[in-house]
Amino acid sequence: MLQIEHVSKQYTRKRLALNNLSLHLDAGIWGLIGPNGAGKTTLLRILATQLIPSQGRILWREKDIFNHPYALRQELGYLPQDFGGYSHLTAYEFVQIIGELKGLHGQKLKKQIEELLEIVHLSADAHQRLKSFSGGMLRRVGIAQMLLGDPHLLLLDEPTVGLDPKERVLFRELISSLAEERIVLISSHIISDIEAMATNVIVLNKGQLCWNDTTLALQAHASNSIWAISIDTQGFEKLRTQYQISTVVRRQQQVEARLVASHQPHHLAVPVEPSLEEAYLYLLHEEG
Ligand SMILES: Nc1ncnc2c1ncn2[C@@H]1O[C@H](COP(=O)(O)OP(=O)(O)OP(=O)(O)O)[C@@H](O)[C@H]1O
Repeated sequence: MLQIEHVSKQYTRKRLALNNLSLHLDAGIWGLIGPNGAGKTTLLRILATQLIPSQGRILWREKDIFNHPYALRQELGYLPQDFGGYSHLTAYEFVQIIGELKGLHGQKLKKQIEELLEIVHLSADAHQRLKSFSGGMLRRVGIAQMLLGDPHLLLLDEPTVGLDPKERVLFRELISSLAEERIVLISSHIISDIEAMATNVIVLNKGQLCWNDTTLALQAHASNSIWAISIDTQGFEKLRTQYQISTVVRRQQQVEARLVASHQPHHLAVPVEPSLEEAYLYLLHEEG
């Protein structure tokens, strides 16, 4: 459905924000992860037709998205990192404006707004101004506007920032229920959210693609590279200067830790199944 072919983006002369990126995305939930500055937001903004790449082309249903932006925009739901500037509007008015921009109107639009505000648990606050909303409530308004018009391409930039644990669980359930026949591309630093929702994962580093496969394949790639150890404080301090630590629990004089290493780091260390976060740390470790 979505083909990204040799896409590069250069903002300044210094370096490429995206470097010759090629990807083919079909229906499903895709996690987009990578360190700060890897190019995730740049990629999402290009896919949302907000930014033009310096090189390469992108096809949506085999049509170039920059020659035919409306073909894509009609099927697009985009949740940017923030949508400031609308704080004087109520939640209902904000979603209504976005609906009108998407070409919806009348009873059809009214019904959709009511249904979507209900789905994101904001019906009771529909006529409150956005400036009185918490970070989590604003995120939920963003989700409601994203879903207007039943889009087939959903782009979400850091969607769970500001959500409390209960809202995060609701959000994961909502996104998982949307997956069929849609491409859902979620950029996040919260790898446990990606692990809970996505079946595929794209890893960017310094503008380059360094992984594009299932989450399970990434975890399998890191098997035999994640180790658990229970060791005294002194031994742990020595290990920590040599290896990337993924988790640490201190219990009086003893430390329980998990770490990334391509060989057994200590005779007390035992191999364990990697979490997605640990598999990602291992991939970055391989990338140097
Ligand atoms: N408008 C801009 N002008 C110049 N450079 C930019 C601009 N936007 C982004 N960049 C640079 O492009 C690179 C990629 O930035 P981008 O925001 O896409 O990364 P990211 O992976 O989303 O980062 P983060 O995880 O911190 O949000 C970075 O080096 C950034 O400094």
